[in-house]
Amino acid sequence: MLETLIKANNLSIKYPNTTENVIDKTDFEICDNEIFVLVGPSGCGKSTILQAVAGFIPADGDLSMSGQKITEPDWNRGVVFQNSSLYPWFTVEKNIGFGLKARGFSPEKIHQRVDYLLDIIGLSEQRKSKTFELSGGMKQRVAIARVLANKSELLLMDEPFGALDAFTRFRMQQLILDIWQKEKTSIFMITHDLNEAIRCGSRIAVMNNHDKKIIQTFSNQFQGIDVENIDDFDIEKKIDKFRSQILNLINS
Ligand SMILES: Nc1ncnc2c1ncn2[C@@H]1O[C@H](COP(=O)(O)OP(=O)(O)OP(=O)(O)O)[C@@H](O)[C@H]1O
Repeated sequence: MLETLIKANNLSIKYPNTTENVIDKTDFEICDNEIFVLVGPSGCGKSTILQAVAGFIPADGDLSMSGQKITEPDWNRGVVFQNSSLYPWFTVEKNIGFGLKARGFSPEKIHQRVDYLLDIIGLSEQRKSKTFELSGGMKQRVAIARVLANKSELLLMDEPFGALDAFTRFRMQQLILDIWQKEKTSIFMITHDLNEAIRCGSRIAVMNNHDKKIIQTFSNQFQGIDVENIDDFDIEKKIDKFRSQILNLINS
């Protein structure tokens, strides 16, 4: 049984300029060392939940990480957005090591960690490039490494591959699965793409357009499978069924 890392109980969220709750009394848990994927229609409140977990916006109800109430952003929860802004005038390696430098780590420690991460994201050769010289997929890899550099316990990713082409997106999904296994990190990821959810998620949580909460969470037996290229007819049928089940809930 995995341990609970994030626990949300009766969580409600309102923005200063909204009269009604955007999220209304939702409950969920994110376990240690899982990839928890949240799917749902546009505008249902996925990013709002992620931002509350990050500590960017306040929420009513209970929201805690390892038993400690979340009240503000923390190094322990690293965030990657769809278009994460890097420091364009810094090199790749400086971008990755920036947070560690700010936290006062020694140059040797920073070098060691940056080397390791450059290798994981496959950008060792580009370490001296400025980030404006990189492709979109490379930039997202740097953004992920920059967050990983901090050894955050939880990686929060809001549509991290939404702006990438299908091929790059596919490779990035594999990268996330590899990182997840190597770094033993926990991940909370939002995606619009059900195939991505099924490929990456340990569990998949679903929202619809009107309940303002997570309505169901599924364990996912297909994690790691390239769901778009299956040569086993039985598995393909099972995945189709699973996908339809999720889609019906999203549209419910
Ligand atoms: N800063 C804000 N102030 C007021 N309302 C907001 C703010 N951010 C989001 N909202 C509203 O909250 C609701 C949920 O938005 P949110 O961005 O969380 O949805 P989402 O499911 O992540 O959407 P998408 O998939 O399109 O990114 C929407 O009605 C949105 O208009």
